[in-house]
Amino acid sequence: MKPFRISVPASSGNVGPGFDSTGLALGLYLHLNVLEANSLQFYSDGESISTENHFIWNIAEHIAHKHGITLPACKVQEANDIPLARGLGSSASAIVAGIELANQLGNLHLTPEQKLQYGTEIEGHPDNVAPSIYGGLIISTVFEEKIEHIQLKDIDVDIVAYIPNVELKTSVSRNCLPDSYKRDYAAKASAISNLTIAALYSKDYKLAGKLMEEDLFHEPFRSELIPNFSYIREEAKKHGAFGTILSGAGPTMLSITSKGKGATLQRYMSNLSLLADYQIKYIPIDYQGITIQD
Ligand SMILES: Nc1ncnc2c1ncn2[C@@H]1O[C@H](COP(=O)(O)OP(=O)(O)OP(=O)(O)O)[C@@H](O)[C@H]1O
Ligand SMILES: N[C@@H](CCO)C(=O)O
Repeated sequence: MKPFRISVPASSGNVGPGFDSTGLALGLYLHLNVLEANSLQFYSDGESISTENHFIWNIAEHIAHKHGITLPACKVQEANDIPLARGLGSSASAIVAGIELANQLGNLHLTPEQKLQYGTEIEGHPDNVAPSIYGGLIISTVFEEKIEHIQLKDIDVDIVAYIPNVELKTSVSRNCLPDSYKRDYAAKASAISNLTIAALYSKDYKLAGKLMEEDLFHEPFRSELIPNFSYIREEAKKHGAFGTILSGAGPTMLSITSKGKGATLQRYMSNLSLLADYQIKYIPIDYQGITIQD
């Protein structure tokens, strides 16, 4: 077996009002270096870890099982820049990495569409899995057997992420959401979402940023779980952000600002004493999605 490396980008789900259907790939990566070995070995950031009930290995085995094969022994070295349970799609990146691991080890020749199908079945919604596979901004939804998706490239904004020092499990953050919405409310929420995507497509980032902050599907119900929610939004706006949203299920928040202005916004926000224990990062958008290198 020739050694290979799988790299999967992080992602920000929802992008404001695109609840469960819109996601943006971000340039933070989960890498798996895979080498030949006589026994199965898994290392995470240099430390040997058990493969029993290991999230990524379990997914690889699940996919292998679906295709009626057994994966060969190998040594997997994981290096992960994506913080877990912070709203940056760590679980989707790990799922996509597991699917690709099975694909490579088992010579399954999966198409991107099959990977999206499998990833969405496991994650439950496609908004993080799709950008981790394809890169860019992806709008997608599930129709019974099939997932339809459109990729927007060339999003001409800079992204700044505010990552607090606390975890928030997606399952907990989803539990705060209503089970249903009244017709007028849902119509307004979807109008905001539609117009946001149209504004992004038209590169009207001022309008897109304004609308992103008007989400009605999830942010109003989650904001109280998020430390400094209004403060971050207001400070970022004062310093040039078009808009600031919850990334995925939170607790990370994310601003979009003019191309070339991200580093300045990042520096300004990093100097705020209330955000002293945050990681505040200027993160490029990823346009490649999953990559495999020899
Ligand atoms: N590289 C990884 N290795 C093992 N488990 C992982 C890895 N990445 C994520 N996980 C699992 O996924 C959980 C985080 O998933 P969760 O859906 O709660 O948050 P998230 O995917 O980071 O955020 P969001 O879905 O809001 O974007 C972790 O607590 C861990 O159980
Ligand atoms: N659409 C998902 C993203 C996080 O997985 C949510 O908001 O719960």
